[in-house]
Amino acid sequence: MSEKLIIFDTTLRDGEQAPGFSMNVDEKVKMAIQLEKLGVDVIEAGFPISSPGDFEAVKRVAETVKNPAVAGLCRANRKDIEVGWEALKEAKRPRIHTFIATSDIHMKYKLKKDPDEVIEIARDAVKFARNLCDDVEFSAEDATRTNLDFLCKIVEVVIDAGATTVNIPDTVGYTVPMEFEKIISTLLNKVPNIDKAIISVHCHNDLGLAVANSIAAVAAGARQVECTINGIGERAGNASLEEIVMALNVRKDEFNYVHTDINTKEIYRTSRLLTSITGVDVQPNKAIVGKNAFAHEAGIHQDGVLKERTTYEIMTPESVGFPSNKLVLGKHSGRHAFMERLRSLGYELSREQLEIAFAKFKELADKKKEVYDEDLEAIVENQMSKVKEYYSLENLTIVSGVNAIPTATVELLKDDGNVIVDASIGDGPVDAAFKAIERIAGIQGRLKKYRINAVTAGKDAQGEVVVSVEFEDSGVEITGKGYSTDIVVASARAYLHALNRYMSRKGNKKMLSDTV
Ligand SMILES: CC(=O)SCCNC(=O)CCNC(=O)[C@H](O)C(C)(C)COP(=O)(O)OP(=O)(O)OC[C@H]1O[C@@H](n2cnc3c(N)ncnc32)[C@H](O)[C@@H]1OP(=O)(O)O
Ligand SMILES: CC(C)C(=O)C(=O)O
Repeated sequence: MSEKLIIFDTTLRDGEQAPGFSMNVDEKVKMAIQLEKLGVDVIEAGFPISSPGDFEAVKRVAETVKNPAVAGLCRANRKDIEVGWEALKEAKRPRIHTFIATSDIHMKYKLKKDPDEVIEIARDAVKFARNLCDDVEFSAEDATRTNLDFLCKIVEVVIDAGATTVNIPDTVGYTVPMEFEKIISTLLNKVPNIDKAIISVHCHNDLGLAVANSIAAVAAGARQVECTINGIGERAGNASLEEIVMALNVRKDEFNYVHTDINTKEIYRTSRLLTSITGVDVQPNKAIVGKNAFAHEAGIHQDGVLKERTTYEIMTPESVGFPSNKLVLGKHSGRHAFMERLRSLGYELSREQLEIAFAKFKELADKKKEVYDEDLEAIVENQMSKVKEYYSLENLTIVSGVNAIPTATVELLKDDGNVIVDASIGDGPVDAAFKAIERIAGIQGRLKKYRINAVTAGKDAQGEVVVSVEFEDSGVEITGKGYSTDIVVASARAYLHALNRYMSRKGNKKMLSDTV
């Protein structure tokens, strides 16, 4: 039969202990409301004695949420516990969480107490807490570096004193899955009153093993895991809630003996709320919630996903509330994904057009990290509105800067196959480029309008330049468009586009008058 695995979220306590992650009262309340929607069982809202703000935050969270238990952390002393209870007592389901370190290093150097004293402090704290509250959790800080017999002893004592949950923290992220599984099994097998409490684990990620260790503990019989959204927390962070929950979910075949009540569809929203509050984004490759968690750029993967999603996706983005999977077009993409994206943008290209557009796309992808839809539109539109290319841009070199005379050297390929080079100075690099083009073509133009847009986002955005030029005092303004990640190149292309259109028109007129 499947047993409930209690999800204890400590984003608002251990999570905010990391530099740059502290939250004010309103932010904690906002997060707590979302954590309730996510379906966590316990929200550890703070450490009430640590500051008046944290006291207030725990109190407000306690008064606000209805379903989850609300916990507050307290050292193993009466003052901390009294203050903690003051903050928690209005909660529908209050939990006092008290702790003391049990490893030799911590007892000797930090607490300066011998093991027997620590046992008595723990016993007294739990008894005192239990007189105030029915739900008391005890944590043996640095449990994974604690002598195992001593750990068994203190666990027995605190359960006897009334602890309803006993937490076994891997405080410094030191343990490994096989060892942690043994620690939990030993406690379950050796502590005589262990059936009177729930065994919990709280893993840190110093060796990147927090999630693996938590899951190993679940396999051994732990029935509460402490974790945080996005894995935030002290140093390298805590075990990430979304990773634990989705590992158990995706691998139900392996974990059919436990279930959680997490509404996985709220995971992404919760993660985003946290990053918007703290201002700290998750890394793009973060499992489950990172920007790339459901993105595919490699052509072979994209082809696979287009044919059958499960070839490269073990869960759907929708299952965690992620907007959708994404075939990111970049230099590793292939024709299948390229064609599919063009189709979704409403373009149906012939095979020949597709090959040309694909070549242009690869050229652009070599320069840009990601090719956006607007880039594709630019490529296709450029190609579709094709006019005869009397001149095309082969090379453009610009000299400009402070105290430099803007100079452009332009190399144009003529439709007869000749390459012509000329240079010009100008008021700026764009003007110099236009003048050099005019010198080569032998056609004067007057720039009437010039507009530049970033058609895509980011520092590597493609620029779209639109020009309107009157050539040879014809009284007609001809527009031209050019695209490039370099705005001077985009400008030169736009100017050439307008020039070619003008020459096409002139040629057509000539042909017409010749035939009349
Ligand atoms: C593994 C963890 O994540 S534990 C939680 C860690 N989180 C925090 O520390 C954040 C909140 N902390 C704070 O705001 C402050 O540290 C306070 C308010 C709790 C205490 O501040 P101060 O009284 O100035 O003490 P300070 O933090 O400098 O030192 C801690 C004291 O608590 C003692 N102590 C540490 N843990 C415990 C414990 N679990 N039970 C009892 N005493 C403890 C230390 O031995 C030290 O005592 P000493 O002053 O007799 O040497
Ligand atoms: C107080 C306990 C649970 C803790 O945060 C730790 O040991 O890391």
